[in-house]
Amino acid sequence: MPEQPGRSAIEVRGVRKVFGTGESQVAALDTVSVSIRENEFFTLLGPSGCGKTTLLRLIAGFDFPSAGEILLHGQDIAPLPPFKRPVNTVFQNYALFPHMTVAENIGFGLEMLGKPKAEVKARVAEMLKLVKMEALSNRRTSQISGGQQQRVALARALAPQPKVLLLDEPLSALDFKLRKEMQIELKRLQHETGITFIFVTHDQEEALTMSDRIAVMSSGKILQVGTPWDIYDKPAERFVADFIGETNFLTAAITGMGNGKARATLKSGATIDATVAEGFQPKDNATVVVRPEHAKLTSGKGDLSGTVENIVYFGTDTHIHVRLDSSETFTVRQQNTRSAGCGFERGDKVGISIGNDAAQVLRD
Ligand SMILES: Nc1ncnc2c1ncn2[C@@H]1O[C@H](COP(=O)(O)OP(=O)(O)OP(=O)(O)O)[C@@H](O)[C@H]1O
Repeated sequence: MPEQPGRSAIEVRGVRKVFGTGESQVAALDTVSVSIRENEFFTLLGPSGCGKTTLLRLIAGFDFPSAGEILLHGQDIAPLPPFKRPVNTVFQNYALFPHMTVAENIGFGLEMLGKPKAEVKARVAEMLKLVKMEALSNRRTSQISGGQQQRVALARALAPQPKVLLLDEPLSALDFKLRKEMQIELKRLQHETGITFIFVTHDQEEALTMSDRIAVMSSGKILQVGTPWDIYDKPAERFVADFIGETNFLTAAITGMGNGKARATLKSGATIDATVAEGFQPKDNATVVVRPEHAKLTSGKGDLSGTVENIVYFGTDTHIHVRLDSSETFTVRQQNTRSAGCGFERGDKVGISIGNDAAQVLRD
């Protein structure tokens, strides 16, 4: 039975993790706080080395925080060793036993917990059905494909009915098509079991398509927590806007504020009204960001003007790179239609119109 959404499953409070001593000290986590809800698909997203795996390992109990605490359903889990925590992990390399069958792998954890044989059998059957692996239950895991191994690893981790499932880049070993399939499969499993999933990835597209909420991390800190829409459309700072999707950055001076918008004067002298991120303090210099799909090319005058430098066809859309008169670069993304090309050529003098609410001012 899925648990009520909204209540906190995992509460990370002021957690620091320092590795090494003296000069070689690394703060893998620099005072991180986050609340992850019950029945949530929550993703830790960030570049390599930002501290994602370290946070997972602390929640799993494989390592201890240097400071701060981690609560599970309101209780400090510090005294509990990993096997006593109602938390399970799916590792990147699956960590299956190759000499055991699919069913034996799935039942292994339950047997270690001393569950009665009949219960193990019933639960293994349920898990085989959940991950659609009934037909291969007697195959050794060394004799099944990567995608099938992934399903077995998931079934094994879900079998003891953990409250929280930790997934450390579980799809990274799969090819593109299988990866897409497993993304949908993981979403289905999370929905059907109602277990809180904490998923680690450095792939922004994967995070956007799968998550209820995302925490964007950089250098041991959480920079922003929000829904995929929040993170993409209302990035709190430059790093988030840059890491998630493609963005145009324009240097601007703030020459006025009002109605939650800032009047930004661009290098070209043009002014545009841009929304401001929460907590923005007006100062002389700022960066205006505009997503490429929120701008339009015109052959007449726009908010910006420049020359087409490059046109890149992507099948579903076309990216048109423009060198602005201010010498900055700007990309416009146009949806392709069946009947026509993008309508512009290299060297064309063009205008760029920026839609209402498309521009946002960020703190640097
Ligand atoms: N056992 C350790 N000893 C020393 N430094 C460590 C240890 N584990 C992690 N680190 C350092 O802590 C930082 C965070 O590492 P972590 O593995 O959490 O990053 P990550 O975001 O998961 O990266 P990746 O995506 O590459 O797995 C890195 O600078 C890493 O080198």
